[in-house]
Amino acid sequence: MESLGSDEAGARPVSRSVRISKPQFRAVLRAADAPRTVWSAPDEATVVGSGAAATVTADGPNRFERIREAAEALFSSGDVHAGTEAARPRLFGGFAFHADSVAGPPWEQFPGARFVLPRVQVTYADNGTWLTVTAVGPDADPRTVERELDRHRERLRSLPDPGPPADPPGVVGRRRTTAKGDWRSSVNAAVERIRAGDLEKVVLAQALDVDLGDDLSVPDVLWRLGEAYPDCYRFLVEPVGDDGPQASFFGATPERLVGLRGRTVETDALAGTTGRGETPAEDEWLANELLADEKNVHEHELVAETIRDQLAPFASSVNAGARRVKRLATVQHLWTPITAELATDEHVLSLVEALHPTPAVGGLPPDRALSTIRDTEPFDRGWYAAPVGWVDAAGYGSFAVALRSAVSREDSATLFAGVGVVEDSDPDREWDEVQLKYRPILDELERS
Ligand SMILES: C=C(O[C@@H]1C=C(C(=O)O)C=C[C@H]1O)C(=O)O
Repeated sequence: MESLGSDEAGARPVSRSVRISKPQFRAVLRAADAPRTVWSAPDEATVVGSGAAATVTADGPNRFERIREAAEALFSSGDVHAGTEAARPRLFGGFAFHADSVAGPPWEQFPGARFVLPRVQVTYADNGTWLTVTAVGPDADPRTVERELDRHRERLRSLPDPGPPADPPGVVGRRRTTAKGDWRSSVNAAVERIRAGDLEKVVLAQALDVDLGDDLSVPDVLWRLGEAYPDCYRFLVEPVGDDGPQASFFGATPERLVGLRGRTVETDALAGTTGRGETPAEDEWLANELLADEKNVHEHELVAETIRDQLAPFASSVNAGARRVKRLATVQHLWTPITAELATDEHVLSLVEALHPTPAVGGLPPDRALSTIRDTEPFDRGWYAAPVGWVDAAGYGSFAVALRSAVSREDSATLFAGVGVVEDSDPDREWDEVQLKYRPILDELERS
């Protein structure tokens, strides 16, 4: 099925911004209206969005193109005074992993693609903090927007102090989607197909449902993730649905899918994983072992080569940096930063479509890997491992791969994590790696 839903596409955004004194991130997010948006990336301004001036949605295999068309229509004309580039109106959102996502639990509120132009946006940039108000449709006139800007500026000045962040809610129940025996059989079956030459690599994931002792404070979790994972991409997506409590999809992912500005493209090959050591010396030893490990290097190179090939049709040059290790609080990954110069102007969503899913989260060959994932995983990935990010009026944008993530509702959450399976994969080691990749989110939920 394919559909395009847009309440205001084609209507003209009116947007005004003003520099404000810096309010606390947690206080702003707590006071935000649904749908709330967070985007925070290394070397980018952090954005907290409140409400929606416009929403665009799409389903099906053409969801990337549909969103691109809707974004172009929305941004085709406008009355925008941003004051600074970081405060300009942008659409924030993401996509489902599979073209035919079924949106079963816990993904009922998540269509194939959904982007929001926040009504009120607080932007923490290098040159200060900015408040932006944007309207689209009947109330999109400059006087109304300016009055609203004044009102919100006052409101932000007198936000209540959020106090110390809440303790994690505690995990009182957990259910795995995949029992260990089933996991072993699935990984062994994938390894056999790889040995038979039917597949090169497939990324298999698990989901973990947890019951929480208390309602989850999403603002506190996102703030803490920022402290623990400063080099990661933090995101929060909250579609407004009619069916039951508000769902929140959030995470802190180390993996950039694509950044586009002008004709310069930046992306990452990130695949191949080991743990953290107890001491700096042990960390170094683990990192060196990872860099020398044939299985992990093979798994990684499949990703780096594919990304280079996927970018080649668009690019006048593609450059891969040296393979290195990205060290995070809970794991270490093999990492190759890749840059490209485009031969012609492109919209970031064309690159998102070309790159998703990279073999870091899908596999090779892509079609066979995707059908293996569909046939093997007893749950829908929903938006897990799919692109999340933003796009602006120029068609520039920044997208990450939604890993180290969970979808929560009040006092429950579902976590997702996966691993690349190649010829030498051992099911028990891959199982352990999945558990390690739950840690960033689980650490925010469990009481120590
Ligand atoms: C699939 C995940 O991570 C991906 C798989 C990796 C691997 O197999 O080594 C490493 C980083 C990510 O590209 C996840 O975190 O869920």
